[in-house]
Formats: sequence, C-alpha cells, structure tokens
Amino acid sequence: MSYPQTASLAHFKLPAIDNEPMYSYAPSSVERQKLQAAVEEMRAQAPFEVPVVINGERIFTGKTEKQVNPSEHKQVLCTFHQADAALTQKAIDGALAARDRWEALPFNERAAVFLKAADLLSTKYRYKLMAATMLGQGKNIWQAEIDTAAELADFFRFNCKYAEEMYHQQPPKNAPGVWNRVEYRALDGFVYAVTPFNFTAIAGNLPGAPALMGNVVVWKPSLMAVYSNYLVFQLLEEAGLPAGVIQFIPGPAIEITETVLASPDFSSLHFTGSTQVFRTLWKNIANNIDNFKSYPRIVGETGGKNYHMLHPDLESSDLKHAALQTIRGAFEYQGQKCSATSRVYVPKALAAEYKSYLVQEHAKITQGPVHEFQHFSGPVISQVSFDKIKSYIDYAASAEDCEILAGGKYDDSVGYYVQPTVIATTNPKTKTMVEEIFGPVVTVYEYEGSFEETCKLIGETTEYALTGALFAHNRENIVMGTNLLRHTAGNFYVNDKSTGAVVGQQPFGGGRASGTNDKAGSLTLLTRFVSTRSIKENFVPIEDFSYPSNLQ
Ligand SMILES: NC(=O)c1ccc[n+]([C@@H]2O[C@H](COP(=O)([O-])OP(=O)(O)OC[C@H]3O[C@@H](n4cnc5c(N)ncnc54)[C@H](O)[C@@H]3O)[C@@H](O)[C@H]2O)c1
Ligand SMILES: N[C@@H](CCC=O)C(=O)O
Repeated sequence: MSYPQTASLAHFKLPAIDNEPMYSYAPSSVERQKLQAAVEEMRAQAPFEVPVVINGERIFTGKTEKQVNPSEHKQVLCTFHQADAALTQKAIDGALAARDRWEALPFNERAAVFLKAADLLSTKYRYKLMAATMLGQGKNIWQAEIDTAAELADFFRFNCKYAEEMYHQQPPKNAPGVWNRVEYRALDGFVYAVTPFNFTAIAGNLPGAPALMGNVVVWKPSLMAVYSNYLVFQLLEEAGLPAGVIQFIPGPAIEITETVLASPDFSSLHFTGSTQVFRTLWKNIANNIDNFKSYPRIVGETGGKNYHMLHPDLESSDLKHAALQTIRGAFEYQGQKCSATSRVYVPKALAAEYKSYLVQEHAKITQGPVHEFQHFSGPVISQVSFDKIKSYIDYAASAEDCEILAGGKYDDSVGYYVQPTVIATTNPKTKTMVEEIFGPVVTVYEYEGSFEETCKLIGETTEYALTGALFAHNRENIVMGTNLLRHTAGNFYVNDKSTGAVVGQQPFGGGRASGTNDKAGSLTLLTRFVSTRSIKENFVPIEDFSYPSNLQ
C-alpha cells in the first residue's frame, strides 16, 4: 500500500473558531429571498433519487423507500435506495481498507476537510440544506437555521478546536534521558453511526466527530431524514473527505445492524435516538462481545422528559417570562427535540396566573406547512409519530386527573398536524408527566408540597435526566434548586427554557436513561473515539542491568 506524504513541517494553528453567525430571515431580507428560492426549487424538482454510497461509488440497489414531506405527505421528497447485508459488509470492508491512510494523515489535513465542510455549509450549501431539512423533517425557517446552518457548522469547527486541545495534552513529566509522549490513535476497527431524524446537525456529527479523530465510519441515517443527510454526505465529499472514510448506507436498521455487529472489527457505536433502541443495541453488542477484537465504545444520547420548575418566589413578570419560555421549549419544532419541555411544576399560588399566560400566548400560535414561512408550528414527522402523540392527547382528554387547557386537536389529512397542546393535571405521575411523548404536548402540575419535596419528586418521576430548567427570582433559591436538582438533568438551565444548547457554549447530553452523557460538542466526546498509546523513548544507553540496591 502506498502512503501519502505525511510530513508536518510546523505546528499549525487553527483559524479562530467561533459560533456560526445566524441570519434573521426577516421579511424582505436577502437571506429569506434566497431560502424561498431554494424551497420553491426543491418542491418543484422533488422527488430526488438517493443512492447508497460505498467507497465513493453510487449504488442504486432498486430496493427503494420514500421519504415524504410531512407538511403535505402526498409529496415525495426523495426515493432512496437501501443497503442490504451484503452491501453493509462491502461498506465495512471498504472502510477498513481506507482506515490506515486516513488515520496516517496529519491532523491538520483531517481538520481542513471539516473546516472546509463548515464553510461550504455556511455558504454554498446553506439554503439547500435548510430547504431539505424544512421539507423533509418539517422544520420552520428558524429551526432549520439553528440546526443545519449553525449547529452543524459549529460541530465541525469546534470538534477541530477540541481535538487540537486534546492532542496538546501530553505527559507532564519526563525522567532524565527520557521523552514521554501520548498518541491519540483512532479506534482499532470501524465506528457504526446510527442517527436520528430530528437534527441534521446530529446526523452529521455522529459520523463526523469520529472521522475527524482518524476513524472510519459506517453511517446508517434515519429513513425519515435521508435527503438532508445525503446532502451532508455530499458536502463532506466536496470538502475532500476521501472515499470510504464515511460510508453512507440507508436501509433496514435490523439487517444492517446484524451485519455490523457480526464484524470482529466493530469498535464503537455512536448513537442518538430513542432509549428503547439504544438499550436493544447495547444488549446486542453485549451478546456479541466474544466476537469483537476489542471492547466496543458505546456512546448514546437518547430520550428525555424535560421539566420547567417554577419557584414560589416568582413575580408576575417572571411568570410571564416562564410561560413564554415554556411555549418555546415545549412547542418549537413541534416538541420533537429530546430536550423539549414536557412537564411543568408550578406552585399552586401562582398556577392561575401562569396558566392564563400560557393559554393567552398559545392562542397566538399558528400552524401550517413549512413552506408558508409565517407559522411557528409545523407538522410532526410521520404517521407513526402522529398516531403516538394523538394517543397521549386522547388519554388526557378522557383521564379523570387531566384537563386539556389549550390545543388538543389533530389532523393528518394533508400533513401530520398535531395542535400544540397544554394539559393540566392533578396527578404528578399521570402518564403524560412520566413518558417521553416526543410531540407538542406539555403537562402542567400544580404543586402544593414544598419546593424541596417537589424537587425530589422531579427526580423520582421519570427514568430520564436530560434537560431541566429552574425559574426562580432570588439567588438563594436558585442555589438551593440547582443543588437539589443536580442529578435530574445533564443540561440545566436557570431562568431559561430547557432546549437550545449551543455547541461551544453548553455541551449537550444527559444521564440516567437519557444516555451516556458524553456531551456532544465537547472534548469529552472526542476522547471516546481515540485509543491512546503511551510512548516512552529512552535516549541514554545503560551500562549494567543491576541496580545500586543489588550491591552488597
Ligand atoms: N439526547 C439527545 O441528544 C437526542 C437528540 C436527538 C434525538 N434524541 C432522541 O431520539 C428519539 C427520536 O429520534 P428517532 O425517532 O429518529 O429515534 P429512533 O430510536 O426511532 O431512531 C434512531 C435511529 O435508530 C435506528 N433504529 C431504529 N430501530 C433500530 C434497531 N432495532 N436497531 C438499530 N437501529 C435502529 C433508526 O433507523 C434511526 O436511524 C427521541 O427519543 C429523542 O429524545 C435524543
Ligand atoms: N441539542 C438540542 C436538542 C437535541 C435533541 O433533539 C437542544 O439543546 O435543544
């Protein structure tokens, strides 16, 4: 095998890494016009055809599925070809063949691919990728902007910064005549990235972060996000990612996963999705443990049942703020964020006022297809999702301990529309306070017990610990709540909503059933995709094998 030139004749400095600036898309702004053109063009040209891509080769298997536009489900956004077990094996073999050359490339060359990808994304691909995420995944403009333009570019750029920091971490001591080094090797095999539908950025980061660290990756995208994910793959190719480093294989999850886990070279799972699927994967990995060459790294970020906790010390203006943040936290992107606000704890004395703000603001929400830019709310992703969310609303409508305060309607005749819904309950452990719904439904519980008891209740109500927010006025109460709620959320907010973590600002992930908490967008995550080698070099020959302590 011939290797590329690998000399690195300087310690290169990365360009300054910053968050991608976000555009406003105000009416008549240039960016809004460009986005409108991209959306219209995409709607007119769909359906697109998406192949499997292995070693850079486009493979049209003929075994196809469709990704529809959830705003108007008769419209097919793309028809995609699916990989089977044989193609998955081909993808694994190809990735392993690409591995040595990719890992041997100096870090600055690997970083350059991702820095270029981020720049392509924020310029040439920005509106196309946003349009694909809007039409394929049902995001409105702002939700698409924070996801595909900002967060994905941030992941690519900040990963480079964190990797550079990691590479600088070297042993602090060298004995006389010795030089100690630590080398951050890629994992010994390939990484399997299994990605969710709801964030194009997460879909790009799950294969992207391990690849930056020198790994090769087999990427199985969500079948409900194939088109935007394929564009991400194409932009990585255009940025110079060598063929085979990331293999793009949409297809049946179980068949692909069985082939992956049968490979002795499987070295890591990088997963984001539901808790149930993650647990299944974990068990399957454990059951195959005797087959693997190394102990696979398992990294998974999963579900949430995220809360807003209101302290009794809140004043009227604080309550209005908390209600507005609840509307955003619960209903942005139709509640389809793992971090979505899904349960609220409000002291009884403040409940009437808080709920009146919620109902008043809820009445201003409009819902419609995402190509009509004015709507705050759009469709949920699929028929399965629609049916599941509907079943929770039906439950609340008939349960004695629940009352629907606002919303509660749904209609799947044109698109998968579920009205943002506010439920009030007298039972802190009613179904909608406990289970992840992953839709635009929030339940409000009026607490009569003390603040301390209710913080305890929050921790005992669900198996999740992803995000949570405390709304309180006085500093001492903020400190007390922060301490009492310590293990209830991996991302904790004070006087802010439970959603909207920004790469480089709030590394993201939760504990308990919500995941391994390796924190997407951080150095910690990158450490999971390297296997360090300690190197000790001795400069001074020895003259005797015995030690002074051996002398008589
Ligand atoms: N914690 C986080 O950072 C985070 C971020 C985004 C989404 N999520 C969670 O993801 C879920 C929503 O996303 P989703 O609907 O795409 O999740 P999902 O679990 O249904 O699917 C995620 C991925 O797993 C694949 N999959 C499904 N069944 C599988 C199986 N048996 N074996 C292997 N792969 C399988 C899917 O095809 C998809 O690619 C929610 O629970 C949400 O909370 C968590
Ligand atoms: N990181 C996102 C949520 C990702 C899950 O879907 C947030 O902080 O709102």
